Amino acid sequence: MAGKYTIALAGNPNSGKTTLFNRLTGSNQKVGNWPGVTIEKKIGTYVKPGKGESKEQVDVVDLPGIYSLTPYSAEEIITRNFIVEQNPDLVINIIDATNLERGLYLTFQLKKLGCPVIIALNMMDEVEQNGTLIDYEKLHQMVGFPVVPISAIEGNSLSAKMAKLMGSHTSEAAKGGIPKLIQKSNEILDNSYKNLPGYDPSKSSFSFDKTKFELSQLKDADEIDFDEHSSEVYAQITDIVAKTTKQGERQVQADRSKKIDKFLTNKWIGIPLFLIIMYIVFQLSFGAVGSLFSDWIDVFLNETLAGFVEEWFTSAGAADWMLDLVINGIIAGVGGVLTFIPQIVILFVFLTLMEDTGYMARVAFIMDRLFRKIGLSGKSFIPMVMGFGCGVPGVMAARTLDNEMDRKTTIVITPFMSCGARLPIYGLFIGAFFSAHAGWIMLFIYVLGIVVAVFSAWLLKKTIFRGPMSPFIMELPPYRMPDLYTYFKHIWEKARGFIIRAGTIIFAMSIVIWFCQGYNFAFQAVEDPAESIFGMIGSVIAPIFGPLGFGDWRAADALLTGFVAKEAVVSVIEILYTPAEFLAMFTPVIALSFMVFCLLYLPCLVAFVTIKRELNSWKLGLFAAAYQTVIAYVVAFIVYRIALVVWPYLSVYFA
Ligand SMILES: Nc1nc2c(ncn2[C@@H]2O[C@H](COP(=O)(O)OP(=O)(O)OP(=O)(O)O)[C@@H](O)[C@H]2O)c(=O)[nH]1
Ligand SMILES: [Mg+2]
Repeated sequence: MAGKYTIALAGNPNSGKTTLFNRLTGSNQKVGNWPGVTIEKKIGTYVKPGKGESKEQVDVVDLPGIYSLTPYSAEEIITRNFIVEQNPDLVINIIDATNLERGLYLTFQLKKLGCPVIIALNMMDEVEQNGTLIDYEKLHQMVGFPVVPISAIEGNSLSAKMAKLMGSHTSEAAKGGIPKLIQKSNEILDNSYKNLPGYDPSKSSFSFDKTKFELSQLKDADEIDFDEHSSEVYAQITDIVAKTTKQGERQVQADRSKKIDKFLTNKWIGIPLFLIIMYIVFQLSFGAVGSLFSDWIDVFLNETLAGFVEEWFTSAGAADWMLDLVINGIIAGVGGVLTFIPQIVILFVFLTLMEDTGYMARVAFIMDRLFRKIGLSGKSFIPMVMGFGCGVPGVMAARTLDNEMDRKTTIVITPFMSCGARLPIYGLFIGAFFSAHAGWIMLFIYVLGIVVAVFSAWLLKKTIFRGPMSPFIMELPPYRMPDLYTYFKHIWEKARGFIIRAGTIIFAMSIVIWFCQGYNFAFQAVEDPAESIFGMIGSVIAPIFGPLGFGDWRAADALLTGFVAKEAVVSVIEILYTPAEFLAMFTPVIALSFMVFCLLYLPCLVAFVTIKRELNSWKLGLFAAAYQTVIAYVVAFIVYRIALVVWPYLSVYFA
């Protein structure tokens, strides 16, 4: 590690560790309003403000949430091992102050372990709204660790407050200057308490030396029975909470959440409301608004930029093939993908909002009723929701499931959730065939993904991943306004990631695609693209897709290339088809069948590697890929056949 000291953030799930981590280190790790968002340790660098010598680098480590040091699931073990094996110089124990009682159990275990701890009492803004008073001084004395009230979403003042504390503790501790450390902590804590409601100046000066706070050596974790005497610890905690907090009259977040949940998680209207919300979101992102911006980008790339390049190349006397490569290869391939930035950004503006407010956790809760019927826990829905962004973190999020069979099942079904990289494919076909009804088609695609996932879960749990059912223990967080800083940063990162992919992997692939459709295996330019490398390969595979309506060599190549990156499907289509050929090949019905196949067939290379790794078996990894592809084929076939019959009636409406 690069920094001088290492500080670990540890605490219960959903207590705000990652929010604090992002603020301190300027990182952009995923934050969400449900337990179990972080599943891997993340290291960031925090530079303690100051001049010259006093400017120090500190490594801050964000860890998955835990309730105790006797962990169950894979990601909890990461946290435990980091704390007991890596001996961080300081552990910042983040506690959700609205739920002090639950948070303190871990604190007592950290104390048992003997590591240096500062308690960051987070969510103080909510505590204040409720009118709850906490006696920090007493809490500090009863627990034995310094207590710093914070709001991780607070911004700059927060960073300064934490900086002082972290800085003083780590550097002083390293110098062995315990007395100085104590004095300094006192000053800082006094100052930070002064501004809080309920602060009593007559009691202001407390000192660390009275408590037993000291930076003792870590004990050997293997020799500690952490849960020994746990009922006494619980009694002690209850006592501490009773003596240090005075519950406010109001329960703002809880009451508000209860009111909202009367509707949103209602047994009858919960699912219909979810569908309506999704429809509106899709209509907004893929309907008129998104396509307006898309058209601008399209005109800019394919007319302004392409025109400029053509003029420039011609006047510079560039070879024909170069002009062709740039315009029909790179601009068509990369541009075809970039055009859909607006749709993707708008969609993620809403999806992230749904995650951050706590609504997605509710959807998991609603889904639990359904999932339980098929023997899977609603907890599986959280990785699936993450799969809407990208299958890779989605598949990894399955680690939060401690039931092995549930975890494996979830890994195999998560790629059925439509990921961000597939969006350009839908954008392309919706733009061409369904522009007035984007919302319906997108809803159909997404819901179909969920339905296939649920069906697959049922099938897998009945057959190869048979196992006992585990209860759903996810706690519903209160509804929260998203932290705007993290929110916008997240959206920006999504857009940036998409542009970077277009500029790197899709750029490279566009050149390869252009080559494969213009040259044969002897590397000679061909007149007829059907004789090109792609023509040869594509026409061998194409007949397989005949029954699905798109038995065309170009479509086959698009699907093949999509294994490297899903956006490349769009690049291939843009490069290989002229607009006239495209319209001659695809009809709305075939387009639908093609979209369904793209939704379900084997995910991209990175996702495949992740699935294989998480399943820890080549056999299961390959099984998953084969299963996904077979399912894609069967479902696309069914959709195609039904659509052929139904479309004549629907087309009146969709025209
Ligand atoms: N009101 C309020 N909300 C906060 C505060 N800190 C964090 N949050 C919100 O609490 C939720 C959880 O935050 P995270 O940072 O993801 O929590 P975490 O501890 O990393 O959670 P896991 O990774 O699941 O263990 C998010 O919706 C945050 O916006 C705070 O001080 N006040
Ligand atoms: Mg986190």
